[in-house]
Amino acid sequence: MSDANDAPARPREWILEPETEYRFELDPGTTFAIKLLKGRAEIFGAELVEGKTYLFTSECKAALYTWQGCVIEVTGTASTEYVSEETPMSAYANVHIALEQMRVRALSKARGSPLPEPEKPDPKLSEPPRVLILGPENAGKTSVAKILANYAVRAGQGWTPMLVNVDPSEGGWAIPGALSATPVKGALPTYSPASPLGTASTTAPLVLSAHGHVPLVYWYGHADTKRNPLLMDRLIRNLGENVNDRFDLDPEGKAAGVIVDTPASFASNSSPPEHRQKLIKACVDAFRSQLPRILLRVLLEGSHPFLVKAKLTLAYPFLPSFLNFAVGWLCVVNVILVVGHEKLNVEMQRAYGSHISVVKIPKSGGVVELDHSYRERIQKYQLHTYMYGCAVQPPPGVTGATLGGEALADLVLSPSSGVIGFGDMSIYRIGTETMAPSSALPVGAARVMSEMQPVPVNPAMPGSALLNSVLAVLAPPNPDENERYDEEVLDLTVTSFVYITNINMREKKMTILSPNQNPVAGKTAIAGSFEYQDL
Ligand SMILES: Nc1ncnc2c1ncn2[C@@H]1O[C@H](COP(=O)(O)OP(=O)(O)OP(=O)(O)O)[C@@H](O)[C@H]1O
Repeated sequence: MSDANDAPARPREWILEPETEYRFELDPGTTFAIKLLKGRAEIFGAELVEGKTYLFTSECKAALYTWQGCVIEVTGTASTEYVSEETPMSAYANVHIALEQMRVRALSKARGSPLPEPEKPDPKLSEPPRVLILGPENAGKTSVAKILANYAVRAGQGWTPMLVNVDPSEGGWAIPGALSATPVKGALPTYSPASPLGTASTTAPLVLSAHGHVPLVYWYGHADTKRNPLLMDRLIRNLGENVNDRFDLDPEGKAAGVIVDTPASFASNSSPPEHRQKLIKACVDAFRSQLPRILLRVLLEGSHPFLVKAKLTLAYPFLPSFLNFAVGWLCVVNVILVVGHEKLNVEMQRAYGSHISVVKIPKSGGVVELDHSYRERIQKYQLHTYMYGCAVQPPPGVTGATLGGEALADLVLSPSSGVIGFGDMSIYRIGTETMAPSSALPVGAARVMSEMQPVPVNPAMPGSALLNSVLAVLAPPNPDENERYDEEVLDLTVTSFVYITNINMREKKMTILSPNQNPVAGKTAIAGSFEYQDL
């Protein structure tokens, strides 16, 4: 990608007063450069280094904020650029300070040290912060999540907050359709909406793995949470399960807490209220200790795959006292941040206010209204970036620039293309493609196929719709046959994604584009509704 005009672009200087921000939006195909000449500045909480040039691409929209004032130099063409003196950054910083106090207390408690203040604090404030961010479309939820994670990392206490992204339209560190979580060890840069939460470890030179995140990924496979809410619910709980397992081994990571970024459908009036409430509840429940959760599901639903795994014995006689105990554990998310939505704030106060701190925070006036076609383009960039990385030409005349702090060459990837037989990989879809939600069925009608049923897909069958499909390749199932269960593929994490770029019906073979040369033969994969075609 390069700017149409190859003559060196003239750099422009902006002098920013304290507590102001420079906002910019890029058109398709343009690259933009910002250099901090003097002072201190940050982009969604990630500090810029003075004298270093940062590039932005793929229709990036962002803001550079300064607490003390600064001078920046920008090169390239932005479709919109202006400075705003009205920002909600002080409110966000106050939230960060409150979360920081919770972290410090939680760590003191975990280490058995005296709590920082002499008076007995509210026990809720000695818990690690487990923050759920809710808000309607284009409220700035992801930006708030990034700011809070970046501030925690910058606090200098060695925190590694767990950032969880359950917005399948955004894709987090993977591709759209994925739900992911990662402990944030370094600043999350902003440079392209194709990598909204910074760079994940890739197949590029090893040097990158020092900065890239290694996320835990589950595959939902669709952009819309309403498409299969049961699956969403289960994957959110699986993520929570894994995060809690990790916390059991890492008390300091646990003290740093969890920040969960949610999709707009959790808050939008266009979603049925029961859909929203169920998924919010799944998030609220998910991030807590594992044993009470398993027991609770066993007792309330009568079955759970982990029952098979753990071979738990039911303790029905103890139900009443257990439920009391479980209610205590249900308060697992302990802070709900509602971004700029009065009605949702009231709704959350009513539902959770008695045991969770529900806080309304202002929406930034800078948040851009992203329309449907923009989101579709970003998803395409993301699918392309996953395989090929991010090849960017700096604006003419700009040298020595970095992309989110990485050298440009380190973000260019070389996928591998290989041919496998139809039977070499077990491919599934979850439920059926054309399935309407259960709530849309006539009263009394039962669904023949469960929304959670893994359905094998045979590439040889006409109408398999696998050409150009994006597949999530899963971690191996349990090697012990006795521990297996029907829906096990739903609970397996994703190891990589591959795209089917060609199907040869005559030879019963398909061409697979893969980020590395690891063989996919013998693996299990799930298809969703995303397709990839070269840009
Ligand atoms: N202060 C700001 N100035 C300029 N752009 C901003 C600002 N805050 C956020 N943005 C941009 O606005 C867009 C939407 O913001 P963001 O993704 O944080 O919102 P969201 O509520 O998470 O969106 P979604 O509707 O996908 O849930 C993004 O491109 C983001 O980079």
